[in-house]
Amino acid sequence: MDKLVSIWSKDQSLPENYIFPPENRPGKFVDVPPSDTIPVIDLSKTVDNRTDTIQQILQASKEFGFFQVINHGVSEKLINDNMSMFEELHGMSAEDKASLFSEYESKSCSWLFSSALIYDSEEIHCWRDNLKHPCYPLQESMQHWPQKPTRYREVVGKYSVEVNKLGSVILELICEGLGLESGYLGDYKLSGSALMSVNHYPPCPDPSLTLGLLKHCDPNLITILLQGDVSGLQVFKDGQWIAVHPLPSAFVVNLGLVLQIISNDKLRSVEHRAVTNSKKARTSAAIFITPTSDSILELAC
Ligand SMILES: O=C(O)CCC(=O)C(=O)O
Ligand SMILES: [Fe+2]
Repeated sequence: MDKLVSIWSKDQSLPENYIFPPENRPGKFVDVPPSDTIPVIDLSKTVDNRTDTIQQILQASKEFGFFQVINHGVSEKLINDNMSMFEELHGMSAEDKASLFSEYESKSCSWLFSSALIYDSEEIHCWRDNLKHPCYPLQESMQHWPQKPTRYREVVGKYSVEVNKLGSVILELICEGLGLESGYLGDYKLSGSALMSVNHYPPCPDPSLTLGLLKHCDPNLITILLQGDVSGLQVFKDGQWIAVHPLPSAFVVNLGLVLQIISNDKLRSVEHRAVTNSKKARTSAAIFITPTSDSILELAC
């Protein structure tokens, strides 16, 4: 249980095995002001002007590999209920979290509650706890989800359906923008599975020395992230880190390496990381839309 940061971190100084080497530390860049340069795309305008929405998505995908979507059709209530559920999950008692943790350790389930997949082999750990489980196809996935908090399956089940639908809509728009036949990206193999990843970054005694998540590109097709109202996501653009401004009820969308590869580098998968802060816990939830493991990737355009 000493692997779950939330269990022991309160009122502690930063342990040495959470201090990153100088080249990986955020240092003074932990506090870059939130940027409004990452495009915000209003999906309700797709109805009247599909071509314009497609252009905006493609432009953002080429320039930043990131954009935010608003008026996307997922209700504010469902989003708020889910954020509360994710916070409740990570806020459970040490005892309840210990039972989730050891269920995974016994390898009897298809989900994972931990700080990292490779905790035992990494020298320095990230300042986060994380729950991961498949969330598409729903029926096959849900029966293996944690049973605590009690309404987790019901609430997160509805959310997974809606967000995976939104993912298909965005993939269809990208598909059209790339001149691919309809359904190319949304076909059952390329977007045939999805993984829910719920991050929790407890308040950190020294955010300049550590990270919630190291810089990385997502290896999937596309990611749809709910980042709540606490800033922490940073994107690497033109040699600098820029913070993605939290917008209420928006989703942050970023392109994974699969899209960069099949679009022959027309679209970009861009490095990003999560920084921590000393005052507030931050919770974020990503849905990674992922090809099934037997997909064969090829240049599509
Ligand atoms: O917590 C965040 O904002 C970033 C999450 C992320 O990049 C990921 O889970 O791949
Ligand atoms: Fe990511």
